[in-house]
Amino acid sequence: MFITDSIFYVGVNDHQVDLFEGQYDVPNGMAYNSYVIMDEKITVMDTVDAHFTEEWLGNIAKVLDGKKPSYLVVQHMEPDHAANIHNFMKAYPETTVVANAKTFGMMKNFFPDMELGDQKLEVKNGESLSLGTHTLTFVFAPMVHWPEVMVTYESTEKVLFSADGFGKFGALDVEEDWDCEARRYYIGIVGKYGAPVQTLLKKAAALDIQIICPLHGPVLTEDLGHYIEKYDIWSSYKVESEGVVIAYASVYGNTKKAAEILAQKLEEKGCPKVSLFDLARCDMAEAVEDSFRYGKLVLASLTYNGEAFPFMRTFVDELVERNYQNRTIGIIENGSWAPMAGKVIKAKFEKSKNITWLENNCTIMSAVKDENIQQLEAMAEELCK
Ligand SMILES: Cc1cc2nc3c(=O)[nH]c(=O)nc-3n(C[C@H](O)[C@H](O)[C@H](O)COP(=O)(O)O)c2cc1C
Repeated sequence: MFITDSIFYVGVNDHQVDLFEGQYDVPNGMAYNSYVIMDEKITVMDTVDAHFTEEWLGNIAKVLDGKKPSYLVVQHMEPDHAANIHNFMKAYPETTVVANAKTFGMMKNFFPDMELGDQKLEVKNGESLSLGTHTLTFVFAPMVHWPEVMVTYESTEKVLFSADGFGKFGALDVEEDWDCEARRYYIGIVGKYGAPVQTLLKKAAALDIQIICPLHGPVLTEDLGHYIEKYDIWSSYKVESEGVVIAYASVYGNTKKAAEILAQKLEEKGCPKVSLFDLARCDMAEAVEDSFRYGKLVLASLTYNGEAFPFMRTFVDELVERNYQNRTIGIIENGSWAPMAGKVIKAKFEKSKNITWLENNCTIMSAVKDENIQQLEAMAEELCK
């Protein structure tokens, strides 16, 4: 597949993966992207997941058409991209591996039996490498989302090889909206690292970029401002859309009922979006994604052994560890003798920045009663203000 006259796509689609990175549902599969730049010095950009060695090497062989590659650039050592470095070197033993010092350190640990000898080109941040017509400049992007990550700018055709940046869930043979699955990917996998992403965006702003070639998801060729704007919003933890997320955990249905009553009240009051999640049954990554997308969140949980219910605890941990901030949160708690869920949930956000707590909350003693309906009404009023 052509990206330009001299840059080719040689990645693969994965429809077998059950959970990406061990936890993310990927109903439309996953793509592991890799590229070949044809020039005097033919260069392969990254490898693919371990399950696709033959397909990937076959894709490369077709593009090379008997020629030999000079360089393999390794931008990121995570195995979904780097698993085939040794296999590639066995197939093309005269290639030089191009990477930074941290990457070479990790490579030794992943491939203890691989001897590169002098076929190593260690690059520094900002260093350039001429391939003939094309010139690659390596821009380090530490903690987006591993420490060794670098992105690569090709200045002749104005292509940014963006590593995991601008990636998304979903294989490339399935048509789907970019924003949703890119957001779920970003918030889930990179969400914690907003500050390093902001640093990278500032570096990228100085470059004239016409094409973005990420390691997952489609190659981006049009309307690049849209994708960059999304990344700016997500990495600065700004509210992307107006709306309320209600995430609940309920065993016997009473807390669930309160959550549903609140959702109905919000909709009746014209709230632009209400997103309701049963944390025990939903894809939690979607609940996390929406919590970062919208500005307001209601957490509803029964009290369980003096704590919040386990799925609620996990959910709040998922938010806090991704630097959840700049949002309004309300609480619905339930208990049959000493409701505590609200108190323990609040404590978990102690170190979170710029959280506004709703003044109106709802405490249920077992079943939803009139006084609770009034509390929910007051919550809906305040959330719609
Ligand atoms: C295993 C277990 C532990 C519980 N621990 C507490 C508790 O520590 N304090 C309390 O007030 N209620 C506790 N409860 C009671 C529930 O919080 C209460 O029945 C609540 O109304 C259930 O809400 P639900 O209908 O949404 O599941 C516990 C219930 C279960 C099943």
